Amino acid sequence: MKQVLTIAGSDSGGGAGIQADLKTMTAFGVYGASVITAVTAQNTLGVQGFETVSIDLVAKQLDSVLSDLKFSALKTGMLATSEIIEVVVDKIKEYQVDNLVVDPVMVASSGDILLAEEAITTIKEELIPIAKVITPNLNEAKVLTGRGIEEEVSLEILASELHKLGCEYVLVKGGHQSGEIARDLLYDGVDFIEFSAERIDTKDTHGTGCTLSSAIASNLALEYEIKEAIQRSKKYITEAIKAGCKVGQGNNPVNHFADRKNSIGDFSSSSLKLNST
Ligand SMILES: Nc1ncnc2c1ncn2[C@@H]1O[C@H](COP(=O)(O)OP(=O)(O)OP(=O)(O)O)[C@@H](O)[C@H]1O
Ligand SMILES: Cc1ncc(CO)c(N)n1
Repeated sequence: MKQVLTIAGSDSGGGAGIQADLKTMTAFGVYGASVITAVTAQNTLGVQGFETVSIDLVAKQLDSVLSDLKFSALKTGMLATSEIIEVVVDKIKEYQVDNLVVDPVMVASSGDILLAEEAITTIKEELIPIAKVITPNLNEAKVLTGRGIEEEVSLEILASELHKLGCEYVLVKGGHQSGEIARDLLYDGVDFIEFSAERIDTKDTHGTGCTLSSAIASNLALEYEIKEAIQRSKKYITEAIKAGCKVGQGNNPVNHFADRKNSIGDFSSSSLKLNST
């Protein structure tokens, strides 16, 4: 079984972060392991608080999994501080893991800040250059290119400027744009490739970014080339948003059972032989 690692924060509400990542990996049939960088107290209404995990314990988690399991891909999500980014970069280099998907998480969908401001430079200078693909949303792409959030700029310009930071591919997500189409743009340094799907009219998009980046990492691990990996992930996220998961009172998460017949799978008695005593 292919193995994929997520290095990210925990979302107690289960909709984003590590929890979304592991659910997505399971849905794609890969084995998911996790290194937790921060623990958030979070639900569908927002982030009520968070604490980062000590650098020592982040390093220990990385050594534990990287020295034992064999990862075909990994993704990073919430990294919170420069110090955490630095230890993550060191360990990825030390253990030479390929297929790094960087989701440069800065702010939760609720608007709560998840990354220290000074860490933006560390992401740009140390993490992005070792990434196969980075997956910023519109605002993250603007921040990473030194722009203000209000500035009008095309996905094309953002993608080409970000590519200069040294990653192999840039996928700028247009989820937060308006219009009938949810359009994401991939740039490889030469060509732009569009991934478009119908925009679903919903506020329940908690965890969309985490889910998309984990789906891409899973599909890279399954040896799909980048365009196919993104195409499959875009289909997954679109269906997962459409199906939704009405679990809380705020912005609800996506549904990882979207393409299953029912939400508990086939555990009917006819498919199981039970020994009664
Ligand atoms: N309402 C929507 N309908 C269809 N697709 C959407 C919608 N909102 C987001 N997407 C898609 O979901 C994926 C994630 O994009 P988005 O821009 O929401 O990421 P994000 O802001 O990083 O997510 P998060 O809110 O988890 O931080 C993209 O493929 C985007 O096009
Ligand atoms: C832990 C965590 N990571 C990422 C996001 C971005 O959606 C979030 N809300 N929470």
